[in-house]
Amino acid sequence: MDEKVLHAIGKVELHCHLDGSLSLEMIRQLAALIGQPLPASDAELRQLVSAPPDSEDLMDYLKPFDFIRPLLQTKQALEMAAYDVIAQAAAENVRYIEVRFAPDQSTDQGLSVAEATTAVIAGLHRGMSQFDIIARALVCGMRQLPVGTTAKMFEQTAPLLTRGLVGADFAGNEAAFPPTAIKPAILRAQQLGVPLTLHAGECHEPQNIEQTLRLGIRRIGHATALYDQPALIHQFVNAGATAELCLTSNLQTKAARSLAEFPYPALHAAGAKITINTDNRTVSNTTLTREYWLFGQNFGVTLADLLAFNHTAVDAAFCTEAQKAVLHARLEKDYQRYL
Ligand SMILES: O=c1[nH]cnc2c1ncn2[C@@H]1O[C@H](CO)[C@@H](O)[C@H]1O
Ligand SMILES: [Zn+2]
Repeated sequence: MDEKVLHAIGKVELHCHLDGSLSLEMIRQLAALIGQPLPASDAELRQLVSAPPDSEDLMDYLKPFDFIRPLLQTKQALEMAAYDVIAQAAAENVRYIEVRFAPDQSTDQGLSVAEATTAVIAGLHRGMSQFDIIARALVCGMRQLPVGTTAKMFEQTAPLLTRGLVGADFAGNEAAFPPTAIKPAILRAQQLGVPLTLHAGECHEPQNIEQTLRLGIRRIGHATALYDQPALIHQFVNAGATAELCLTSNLQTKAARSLAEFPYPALHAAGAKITINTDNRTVSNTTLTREYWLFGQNFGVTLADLLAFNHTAVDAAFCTEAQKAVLHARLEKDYQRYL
């Protein structure tokens, strides 16, 4: 597939972390606001904020997030960061994006989780006012936090559900905190009517995917551990679940130790609902265009496949039905001249 075409076609992205997707320029601006010195060269800065090349697992991969965290502690910083991610997505013709972030990681200097979320939404709105894109927010509970803290975060952010927030996720240390460990917080979110997606199957634990399905969750981030689990794939397909695949990230976290451990071919063959995502543009040093290209190179994915995945992403999105109808029509138009 032609890279120029991959850049030009409309895209829908469901799995993108705010803090893992800041441009280097934005990182410099945010660091300047708090007087944090940074390496002068972009190459060195990129190293600081990218997945370590020798990452052995998810927790290694997550190390650069510790560097970003102090930069995202004010309303102004969160607003600027959200705008920055929207600008990047719009520049590669993403038409709809759900940007996720963990409000509890932006309370170190006294912001409330509601203030943090409101600031992110404000940045998304500024982006939408300037670019041809629809952006919505997802709040992430961090698995390693006490479930009571996360439940409270959901209670305090749920009122924003009609104002730009559309759902929630759980991120962080999956190996130590499987779905059963965070179940009370998941149930609280469900009681509050918060649509959920969940990171699962990123640490070679297919049972986490099964547990996620059993909890009634129908969007799964990564779902990598399905690659050699035909029975569970069958269950996944029967449940009508959607996989938020993140190829580059999986190779870095060793969720897939090689392409052979990436679940796309098995999921595709089984007729599973598939979407393609970046996970973290900066930490994974990628773009959605590049992820599409990698699927073409490695798995023979075609433009017609990409159109289908984007329709799937719209179907699984947490926006309104009216917005979905507009997005479906927009995608058809976008792809028409290339197919
Ligand atoms: O692939 C991932 N798996 C699990 N957690 C992640 C991944 N990427 C980012 N985060 C975590 O989500 C938080 C909120 O955005 C980030 O701070 C990071 O710790
Ligand atoms: Zn993720």
